[in-house]
Amino acid sequence: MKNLLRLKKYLLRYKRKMLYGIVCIILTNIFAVFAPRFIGNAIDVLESPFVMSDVLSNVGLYILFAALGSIFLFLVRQNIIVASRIIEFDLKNDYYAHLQTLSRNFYNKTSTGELIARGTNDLNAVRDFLGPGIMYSINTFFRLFFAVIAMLTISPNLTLLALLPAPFFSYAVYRIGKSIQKRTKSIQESYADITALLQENISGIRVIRNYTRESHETEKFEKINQTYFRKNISLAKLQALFFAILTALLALSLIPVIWVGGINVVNGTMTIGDIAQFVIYVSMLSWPIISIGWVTNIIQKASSAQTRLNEIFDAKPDITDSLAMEDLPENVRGRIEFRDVSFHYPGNEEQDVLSNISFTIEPGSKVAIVGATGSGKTSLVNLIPRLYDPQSGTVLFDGRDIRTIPLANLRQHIGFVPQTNFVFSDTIANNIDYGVTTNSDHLDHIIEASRIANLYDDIMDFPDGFETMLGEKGINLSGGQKQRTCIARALAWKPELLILDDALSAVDTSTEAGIFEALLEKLPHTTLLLISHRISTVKNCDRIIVLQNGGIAETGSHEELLAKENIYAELYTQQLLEDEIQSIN
Ligand SMILES: Nc1ncnc2c1ncn2[C@@H]1O[C@H](COP(=O)(O)OP(=O)(O)OP(=O)(O)O)[C@@H](O)[C@H]1O
Repeated sequence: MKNLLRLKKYLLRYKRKMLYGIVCIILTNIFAVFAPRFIGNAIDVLESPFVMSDVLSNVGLYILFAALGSIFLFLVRQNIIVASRIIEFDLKNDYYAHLQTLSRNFYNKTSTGELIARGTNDLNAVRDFLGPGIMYSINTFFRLFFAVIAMLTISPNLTLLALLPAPFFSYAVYRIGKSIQKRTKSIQESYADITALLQENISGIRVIRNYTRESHETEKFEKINQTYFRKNISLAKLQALFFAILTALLALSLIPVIWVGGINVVNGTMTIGDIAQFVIYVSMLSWPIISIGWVTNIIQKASSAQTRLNEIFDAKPDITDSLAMEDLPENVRGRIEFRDVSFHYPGNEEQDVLSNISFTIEPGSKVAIVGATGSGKTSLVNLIPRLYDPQSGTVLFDGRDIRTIPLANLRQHIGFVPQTNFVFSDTIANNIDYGVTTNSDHLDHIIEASRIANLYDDIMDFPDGFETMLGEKGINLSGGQKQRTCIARALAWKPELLILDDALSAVDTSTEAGIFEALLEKLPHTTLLLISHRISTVKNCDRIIVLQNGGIAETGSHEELLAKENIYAELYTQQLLEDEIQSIN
């Protein structure tokens, strides 16, 4: 329960709406509980001497009170349910904004499905507590309070008799509610399985087709869909039973009231109007009594949902701005220096991915990093925009320890194209323009970027040019076009340092060479850090750093490294051989 205290700040933010809602709950209950009195009176005045105007005035008053009760009930929902929706809106925004602050390591440990479930199912459970949960709890209290007073004024004995089964009702609803909840949870899990399978299969449709696994995947889907269906049917059966039992129990609970009440009427201690009123009160109390059990379930569900949400909200970004931060000066140059940097991934202390790395890259120079797969190339470049921080040593940008530069300011000067490219389901123009915040030379900007990335002609061939909509994950682009879109995006950012992590692997050698030439010609002052497995590209760089097992094995220009006749020279000979074999074939 104390997990729910985290919601205090949201409730306080909308306290006025909540308080209006509570006042309206009190008023709706006063009118609703008073209204049956006029029904009782109307029945009692039917006895002789019968006066029509008395009946009509009581009926009129009943209609008035019932109408006022309904108006305030409307206002209750307008305030409390609306406030709960506004809080849900705030919570969702806060959740999303918080996720944006969390570091790479958090996403390594937490699955996407889990984060989506927190932001949907768990947030809905919390919203159920804030809206119906709070509303029905307060309503039950006041409904019981006013109705029991009204019943006591008619007959204390009959009141006791009428309320006797109430705890049993609440408990029954609580127990059955628990079973319903269990089945609902299981349905949600099945639903998550369906969503996950659908998402994966639609994303991987090309692989499925290539391996002709369509019928296998359809069978797999049918199986989990069958489970989902069975669980839904089982829930529907339980709910049907639940409502049938409740209605029967409520009807049964009226029997002793009418029985004993009837005897009282015969004895002359009660009127028929009193009995009518009583029957209305008992029916009126049925839902609030039932809702005690229902609300208890809502609160329990919200409490565990909030615990899971709190875990996410409490997760702190590993990489943050510290207090002693200062923006880079105006004329950023893009100089990089690694001073004795060692790094291992969080939670993997025994295995140093990078050890004692030191090098300098002067502004405007074009440097390549090569090395066998798993040698630490990506890990090394990830340290520059601070996707991770090294455990020892220092990374400097323009001579400043990057930990003293505000994150946003540092990243603003780095164009980073990661190994796994990503494009949004948006127009190609918006994809290229993604990071650009000023609109002054909007179009020139993206045209220039797409030209350097050797993408312009491809875009012009699309029917809608720059306005061509890209499908999910750029499904309507070729692998090379997708990579070049990501490069164009980084270029449109006009960075002083451009990092390309194997970002040209899907384009042919001559396109790659064309892009490289354009980079040299158009961006002479931009520092380029290029990871590539292709010697044909890296050989044109000013300097090549060869990584081996997380350490720098050798460094120098293409010619210098060939002369060393070591790892790079071997790699070069191997690729020459491969090219020769390919040309023979
Ligand atoms: N998030 C991670 N958590 C733990 N270990 C990781 C993580 N990412 C990479 N590694 C490990 O770090 C080592 C270096 O990986 P890295 O991706 O830097 O290599 P790479 O040289 O870029 O390889 P490739 O050429 O295949 O892209 C590998 O042993 C890899 O298994």
